[in-house]
Amino acid sequence: MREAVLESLRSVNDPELHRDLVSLGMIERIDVTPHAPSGHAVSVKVNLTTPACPLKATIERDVRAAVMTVPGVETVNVEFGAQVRMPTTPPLPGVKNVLLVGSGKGGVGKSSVAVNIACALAQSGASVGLMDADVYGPSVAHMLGQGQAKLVGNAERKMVPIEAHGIRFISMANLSPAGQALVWRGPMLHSAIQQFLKDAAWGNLDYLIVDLPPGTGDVQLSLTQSVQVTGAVIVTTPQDVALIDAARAIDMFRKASVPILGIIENMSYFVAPDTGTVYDLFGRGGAAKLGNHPLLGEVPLDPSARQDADNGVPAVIAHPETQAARALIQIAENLAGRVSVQTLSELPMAQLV
Ligand SMILES: Nc1ncnc2c1ncn2[C@@H]1O[C@H](COP(=O)(O)OP(=O)(O)OP(=O)(O)O)[C@@H](O)[C@H]1O
Repeated sequence: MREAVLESLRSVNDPELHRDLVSLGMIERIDVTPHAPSGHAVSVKVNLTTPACPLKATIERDVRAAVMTVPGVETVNVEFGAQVRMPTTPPLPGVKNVLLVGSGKGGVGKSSVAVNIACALAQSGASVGLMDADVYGPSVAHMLGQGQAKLVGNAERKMVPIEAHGIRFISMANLSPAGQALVWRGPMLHSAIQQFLKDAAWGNLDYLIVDLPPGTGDVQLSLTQSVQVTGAVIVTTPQDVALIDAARAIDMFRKASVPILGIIENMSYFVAPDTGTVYDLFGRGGAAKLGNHPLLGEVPLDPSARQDADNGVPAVIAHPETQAARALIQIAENLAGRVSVQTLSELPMAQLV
């Protein structure tokens, strides 16, 4: 019976990875117990490639349907676990995936998106780090309510990331006195980035999210040259002036051989709270003009999301029911799905099972 169930699961494909769950090594356990009067109760544990899997419900439905086709099966119970896969060589010891969040222009909401995605992934059960590489305008610490915290070293003289809202983060804001400008040249920036990446006690992470400065400068170059990143996401607003710069950022990543995992359109639209009327303030849907890259989602302009950021509690935690927060949670799931696709497409078959 167990073999027949396993065989039936070979017909169930992961909808994003387009491969069957068995050959992807996603079936962790099959239990078969007698079920009165004459059949069997089957319990299947599926190990997803990310706890933030956006297609869990589809997989559950398909597994249930496939196992029910096996003669003698009366009930099916589907359990889920998750283990984020690692590329052939981890980018940093203990870190499975480094994800860059970039933008062409400043002020498009890149840091807010990075912070909210990080917290949403952590809430799904993943271990998440956030590195604020936006050295000229570090806002991550403030958005996480840790603007006054100070980074300290451990016994091995490594920086200890600060914990907040379920994630670990490091920001220049927690090193330099508030309000002071950083006047650094390329080589100094490079060494700061190296320290944040390699001289920090990140521990074990499924995802290390890096909030880049806007544009296409030294920090981006330094990062793509010093660590094997899984991919980058680009945050843009819908208007042409932002899209032109976003296209430049995409081109930079292409030249550095960094895969684009998707585009996030922020401030896509505004829903009037009194009437519910939707206003496309900056012309919605511009991100689709950026070529053949997946659109991970559209986040509305929402004053409460701005307020949450200023209060130091990201919208996905403070007000998860708002449209903006729901969009950000969905984006985090879509991104986690893209990361799985990217990682698994590079792994040799033998490492999957
Ligand atoms: N969807 C949104 N709705 C309302 N306010 C938003 C939204 N996204 C971002 N903001 C607000 O816009 C401001 C700029 O956002 P943020 O700092 O994230 O942008 P950025 O692109 O990282 O900027 P910079 O490039 O200067 O670092 C912040 O006050 C933030 O709270």
